[in-house]
Amino acid sequence: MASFDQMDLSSVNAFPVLADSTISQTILGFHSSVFSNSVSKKKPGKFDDVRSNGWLDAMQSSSPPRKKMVKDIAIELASDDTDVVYYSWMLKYPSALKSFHHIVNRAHKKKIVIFLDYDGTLSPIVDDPNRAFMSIDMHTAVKGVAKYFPTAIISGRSCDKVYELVGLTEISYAGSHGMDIIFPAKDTISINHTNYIRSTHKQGKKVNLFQPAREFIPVINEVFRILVEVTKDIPGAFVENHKFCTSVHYRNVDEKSWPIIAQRVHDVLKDYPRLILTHGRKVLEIRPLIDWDKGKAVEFLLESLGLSNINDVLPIYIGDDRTDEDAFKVLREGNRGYGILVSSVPKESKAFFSLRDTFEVKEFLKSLVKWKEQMSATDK
Ligand SMILES: O=P(O)(O)OC[C@H]1O[C@H](O[C@H]2O[C@H](CO)[C@@H](O)[C@H](O)[C@H]2O)[C@H](O)[C@@H](O)[C@@H]1O
Repeated sequence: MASFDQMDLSSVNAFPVLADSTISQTILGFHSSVFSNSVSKKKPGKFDDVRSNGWLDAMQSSSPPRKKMVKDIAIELASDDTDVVYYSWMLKYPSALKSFHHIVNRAHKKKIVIFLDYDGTLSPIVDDPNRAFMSIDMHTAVKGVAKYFPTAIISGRSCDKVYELVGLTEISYAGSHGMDIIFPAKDTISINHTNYIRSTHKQGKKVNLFQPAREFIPVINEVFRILVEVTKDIPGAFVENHKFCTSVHYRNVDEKSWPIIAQRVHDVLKDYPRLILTHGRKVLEIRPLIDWDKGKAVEFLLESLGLSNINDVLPIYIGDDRTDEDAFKVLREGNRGYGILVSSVPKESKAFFSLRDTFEVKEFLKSLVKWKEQMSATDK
């Protein structure tokens, strides 16, 4: 990996098309700096754009169905079938819990570094994004891990929001899909770039900030305001501003209105060619068209924390979403470490291992803490 001095940070501002991303993305029209009149509230039935560009298909497949309650024999059989498919899938993506010894054996004499996605990984997916809290047990597990291993949370949410939800000062955070990085200050770091700032955190601690999409803050604010306006009459629609990206949630929108919300977002974004749309779990994510993602954030953090030597370091990244695939890819392709996909349904992934849900994530983190404590005790 290149050092910071060697890293081509200028490319960050050159607006290249995101290369080889596994994320479904759409590059959109031309900018109009004013609150655009072209954002018409189209009548239902006129949704050709979002049908032909695949947005609707992506929306329909954007989140696994919640597990059915087993109420009668017919459903029980269906559920057994689902399990057979899941267990077959696990031959390719073995359980990280069952493979725990394999994982820690690979970490022999190496420093484990932990990267954690937030929604769907540390907190279960819930209807209200403002109520996606970690359980007390999960909080204890993350705190435990952070005590022994360098740890970072990498999320689509804003850094401030993730910090508010996690509340640990000893770890690093990368919000807005890696475009808002905050990590503990170290005197040894020398990054000479306008997007790098040394700052003082709310808690009074010195920190480093790296924000490769800083110049997009005004345009994200503008688009956020427009999206709030054009979706306000759609019951259940909810728009979030993450500072460097913005999200339009449709989890609580009647499925009949999905074409309406998709078309409205599409019409807004036609005017912003420097923004792209990606699909998350029942959410449309609008972000800057820059060559930066969660994978780049992982590389950046490893470098900046002095943990980029693959002979000494084993990074482990746990995540559930399409955006986490960029990080899995970085770890797999560099043969650097392990991606662990959190999923209760079979999915193609660049991860090596799987965990079924947030409960298993917590068990895995607790196992790491226990293993480290046992190792430290035997070393004495
Ligand atoms: O990268 P992540 O930490 O996984 O963040 C991705 C998005 O997570 C949040 O939305 C998702 O979780 C919500 C709460 O469970 C759920 O209601 C929503 O449907 C999911 O898409 C967050 O609100 C988004 O802004 C993030 O981009």
